[in-house]
Amino acid sequence: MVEKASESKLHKVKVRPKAKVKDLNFYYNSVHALKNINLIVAEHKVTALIGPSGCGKTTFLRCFNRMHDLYPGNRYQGEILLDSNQVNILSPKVDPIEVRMRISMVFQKPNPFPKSIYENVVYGLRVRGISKRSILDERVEKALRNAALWDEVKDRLHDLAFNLSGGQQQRLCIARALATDPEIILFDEPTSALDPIATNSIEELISQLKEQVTILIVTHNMQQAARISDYTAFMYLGEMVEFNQTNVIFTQALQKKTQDYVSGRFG
Ligand SMILES: Nc1ncnc2c1ncn2[C@@H]1O[C@H](COP(=O)(O)OP(=O)(O)OP(=O)(O)O)[C@@H](O)[C@H]1O
Repeated sequence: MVEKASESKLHKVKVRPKAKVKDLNFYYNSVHALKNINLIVAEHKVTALIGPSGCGKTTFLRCFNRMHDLYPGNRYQGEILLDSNQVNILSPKVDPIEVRMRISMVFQKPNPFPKSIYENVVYGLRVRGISKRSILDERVEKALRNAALWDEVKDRLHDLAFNLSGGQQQRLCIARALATDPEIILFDEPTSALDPIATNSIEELISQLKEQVTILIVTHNMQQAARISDYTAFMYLGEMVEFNQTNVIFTQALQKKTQDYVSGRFG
């Protein structure tokens, strides 16, 4: 099914939806950080979230895996509907642990657990109660292959993850995120702590991964957004100002604010 984004301020963009964000508001106690956000996240595409510091990109990303539940006083209003079953993942009736199995996150700095490479990858599977060695072995190989790390680590799976380079650690975190077969992976500035070579390999990986999973990425790097994303959403002061195909946002954005931001006039 192909639908149109409904918000009048946004371009009418036809996308195949993986998730629909409807009238989303988010509060850190009295701080109203997200204001009436509407967005359709396109299936098997990369959607970049861009905007100046403090506009709400990370706050928005973290709604998708209920990270805000970890702190008291945070409050969601509105819905994020997953297309697979039309469940509102923000509903208090939905278990956040289950949401995090379906929607994984990769953070700014690689954050492997103080465990072996193998145990990092199987972590989410063990939480799910999977303990059969043959299944775990198979999933480890598959996730590491998909994260383009298998060849580099296949002979040292039981080494401590901290012994890997920064770029390898980030690919390990991607393998860990992939191991539970998520529907969506959230990337929060995944290359900001990496050198250009490691950045390049993560970007290539993200472009390949969209064949199996839907991707939402926060980036400060305009060129990165232009290189790897299919769609771009521009946020400003907690609002979703404009959403469209990435090439449209970068060359013929409708809103003046978007034009000014992508051309580096502020931010
Ligand atoms: N824990 C918190 N408590 C109160 N306000 C917060 C909290 N975290 C973020 N905010 C506020 O919410 C707004 C959005 O912050 P957020 O971190 O989502 O922005 P961002 O666009 O990701 O910024 P950056 O690009 O600098 O990472 C900001 O005004 C910020 O000060």
